[in-house]
Amino acid sequence: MRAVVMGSGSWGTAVAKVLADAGNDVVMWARRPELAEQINTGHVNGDYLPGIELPQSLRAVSSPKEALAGRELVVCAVPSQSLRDNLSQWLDDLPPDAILLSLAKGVEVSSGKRMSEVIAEVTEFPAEQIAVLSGPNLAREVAQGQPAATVIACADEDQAKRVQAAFATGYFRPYTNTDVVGCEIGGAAKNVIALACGVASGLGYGENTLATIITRGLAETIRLGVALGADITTLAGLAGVGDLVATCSSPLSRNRTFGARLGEGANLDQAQAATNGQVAEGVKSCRSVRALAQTHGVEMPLTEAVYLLCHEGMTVQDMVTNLLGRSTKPEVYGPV
Ligand SMILES: NC(=O)C1=CN([C@@H]2O[C@H](COP(=O)(O)OP(=O)(O)OC[C@H]3O[C@@H](n4cnc5c(N)ncnc54)[C@H](OP(=O)(O)O)[C@@H]3O)[C@@H](O)[C@H]2O)C=CC1
Ligand SMILES: O=C(CO)COP(=O)(O)O
Repeated sequence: MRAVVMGSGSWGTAVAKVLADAGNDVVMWARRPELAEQINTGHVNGDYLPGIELPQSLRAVSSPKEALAGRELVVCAVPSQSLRDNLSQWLDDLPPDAILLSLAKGVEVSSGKRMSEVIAEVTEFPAEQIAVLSGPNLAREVAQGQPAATVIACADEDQAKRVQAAFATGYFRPYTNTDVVGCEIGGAAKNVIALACGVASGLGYGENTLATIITRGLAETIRLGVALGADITTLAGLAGVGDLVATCSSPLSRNRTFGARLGEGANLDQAQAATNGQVAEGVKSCRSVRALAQTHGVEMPLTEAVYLLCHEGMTVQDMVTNLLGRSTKPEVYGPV
């Protein structure tokens, strides 16, 4: 396919590499001309993936118009809170028949919308031209060519298969799914839960605590997903459990790292600095995921705790005390 990756951060760059390795004609859009120049001449993105050699065929441009011209697949690789603004700027240059593929794992704070909903609202593209990619995909590992799998979700299965074919390489295995809601909720919620895991790690807690947060994080993610119409089996898959485990366990995760710094005693500004200018989506999405849960009458205690920590000044010690002080209940309750 003729593909463009709109955004040259860590995941956008890794995805562009996968697409190029899979034999597609790929161009990247970098908003800073100097980064485009570095990718074109040095075949490296030193800002986000230092030490990773990019394919010679991969080129970058800083003009969105030039990047989008004639592209069949438009990969949206910008943070979830800026996607609406970015899309508005690209709107006049989007090829009308292109598939728009979202990589972002978040829920828009201003509207409570998922990324595919934001894309549909801004572009007015039909659902069969909007897809999402989500799974256990830490950018650096994928860029190194380590084996991994992912999910391409689109309401139209044939379109999902087209994108799947474009992504299949010897190290990256895409599966299809028509459950867009499940994939998006899995991706957004796991960032919040990873932040909580980071806090636990920063406080010095071990594997029992981590496993407890992952498992109870999955339970609340399933409650929200099902309330929004997701298929529970999606959340048991790569875009649910898979991504939750990878992100909650890895020191490469920006969300986990952010939480770990808080657990070690850093304030919010210091924790932000530890992500090296990269986005930790859970910090903002804890607010919108919590709001979605409230709207749908779903209990999400871990998400609530992360929200209070990041936005209401709660201390990490009070976070732990409050979570463990909640009333006791059966393991399985709610709509599932
Ligand atoms: N990194 C990972 O391992 C994975 C990330 N994701 C998801 O992919 C999405 C993108 O993440 P990732 O590439 O890692 O993010 P980064 O923070 O690494 O990069 C963000 C990219 O977006 C660009 N950008 C364009 N417009 C804006 C804007 N208005 N505000 C901020 N940045 C802008 C940045 O440009 P500039 O460099 O000029 O700032 C940069 O190229 C996120 O939702 C993330 O959750 C999903 C799977 C894996
Ligand atoms: O989504 C990711 C892995 O699948 C990356 O997680 P972070 O954004 O926390 O680095």
